[in-house]
Amino acid sequence: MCQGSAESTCGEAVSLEERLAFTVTPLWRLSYEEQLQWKQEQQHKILIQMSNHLEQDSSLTSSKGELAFPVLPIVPSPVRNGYRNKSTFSINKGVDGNPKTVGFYIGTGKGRNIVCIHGDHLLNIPSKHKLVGRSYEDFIRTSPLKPCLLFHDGGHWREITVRTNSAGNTMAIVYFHPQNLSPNEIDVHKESLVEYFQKGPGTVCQLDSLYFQESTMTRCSHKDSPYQLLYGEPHIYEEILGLKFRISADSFFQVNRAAAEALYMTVGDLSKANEQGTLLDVCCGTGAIGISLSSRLKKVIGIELIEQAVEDAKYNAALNGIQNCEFLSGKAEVVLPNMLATMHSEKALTAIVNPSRAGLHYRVIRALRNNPNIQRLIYISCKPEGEAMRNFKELCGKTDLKRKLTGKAFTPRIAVPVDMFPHTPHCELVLVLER
Ligand SMILES: C[S@@+](CC[C@H](N)C(=O)[O-])C[C@H]1O[C@@H](n2cnc3c(N)ncnc32)[C@H](O)[C@@H]1O
Repeated sequence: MCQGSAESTCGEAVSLEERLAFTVTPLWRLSYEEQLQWKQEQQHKILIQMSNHLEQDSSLTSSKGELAFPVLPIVPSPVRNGYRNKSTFSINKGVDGNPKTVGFYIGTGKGRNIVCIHGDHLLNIPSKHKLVGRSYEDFIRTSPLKPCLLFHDGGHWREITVRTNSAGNTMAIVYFHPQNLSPNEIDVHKESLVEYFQKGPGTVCQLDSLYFQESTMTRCSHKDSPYQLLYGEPHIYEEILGLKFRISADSFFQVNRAAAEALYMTVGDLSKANEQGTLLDVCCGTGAIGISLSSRLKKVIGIELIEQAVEDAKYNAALNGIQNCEFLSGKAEVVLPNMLATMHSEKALTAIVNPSRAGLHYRVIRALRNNPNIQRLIYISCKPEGEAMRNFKELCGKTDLKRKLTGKAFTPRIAVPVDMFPHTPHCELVLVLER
C-alpha cells in the first residue's frame, strides 16, 4: 500500500502542508490498525537487533532469528487525535517570506530552504494549542521587535510552548532572547504580551497562566534562567489513574495523558511490586510512576535532575496523601551510586528507569548492574534503537572488567510496546530485565 512520503504521494507532488504532516506525523495516512502493526514490527526488529548484539547470549535468539522472550501486542493509545498536552511552536520565515510565522519547520538550515508552516492540519495537536500558536503569531506581528531566527542574527521573539490538561486549563510559555535590551525595556514588551492575552485579541485563548523565559540557549532550565510568571496560576494539574499531579513549567510530563495511564498500568503489572519491596524510580519527573505504584510497595525512592520536577514530585506525594515516597534531586549518575552504596540492607529492590532519549549514564548502569539486590529492572524507552541500545548491552552483556561491569548480567524476559504517539513512528518500549 502506498502511504506517500514528504516528497510525493504515490507519484503526485505534495503540498507544503502535506510535507509538514509527513515530517511531524509520518504515519498519518495509515489507518490506526496499520500504524500499530507497523510499530509492532519495528519494535520486534529493534529487539532482534538488541539480542544479536548480546553475542554472549546467543540463547536469546533461536536459529530462526526469533526472540527467546515474548513481545506482547502493542498497547494502543486510547486517544488518536489531538492527544498532545504540550506543543512547542517555532518561528521562522513563512511561505510568503514573513519571518514572523509561527508553526513548524520543513527544510534544513544547511539547505537554506527552511519554511515555517502553520500546523493547523496536524492530527496529533489539539485545536487549543493551534489557537494559541496563531494568536502568538498575531501578537508578534504587531510587536516592533524582530523575531529571533538565528541566535547570532539578533531578534527577540522565540518559540512558544503550550500546555493543556484534561480539565481544559491552558499554560503558555513564551521564550525571548534579551540580546542587549535592558530589564526596563524588556518589561515594556512583557506588558504588551500580557495586555494582548489578558485584554486584547488573545483573550480568545483563555490562558490560565502565561510564563516568560529570557533565554539565550536552545533550552534553559528554571535554574539557568527562571520561568517568570506574568499572570495566572503557577502550575497546571493533571489526573492520572485517579491521582492528582502538579506540573511546573520546567517539569516533564508524558505528552499523552490517556496513553500514560496505559503505560503506568502496564509497568505496574510487570513490576510485581509487593509490600516488602522498594522501588527505585530513576528519572522520575513529577513522580508519576513511583506515586502510582506506591500503595503496593514498602517504599519508593525517585531521582530526578530538574529541580522543579522534584519539588512537584514531593508535592504530588503529599497531595495524594502518600507517605512512603522520597524524591532526590540531582543527576542520577551522581545520586544513585552514592545512595545504593548505603542501602545494603534493602534486599527487595526493583528499578524502573525512564530516561530521556540520551539514555542512562554509564555510572547509573554500573551502579544498577553491580548491585545484587536489584533482581528486576524495567527499562522504559521512547527510543530503544538509540542510546538505550548501549544501555541494554551494558546491562545484559558479558562481564566487562575494564569497565567494572562485574555484576551478574540481566536477561530480557518480556517486552511490551505502548503507543504514546499515534501518527508518528515512535512508541514507548517497556522491557523487563531479570536475573
Ligand atoms: C522521559 S522523562 C520520564 C519522567 C517520568 N518517568 C514520567 O513518566 O513522567 C525523563 C526524565 O529524566 C530526567 N533526566 C534527564 N537526565 C537526567 C539525569 N542525568 N539524572 C536524573 N534525571 C534525568 C528528565 O528531566 C525527565 O524528567
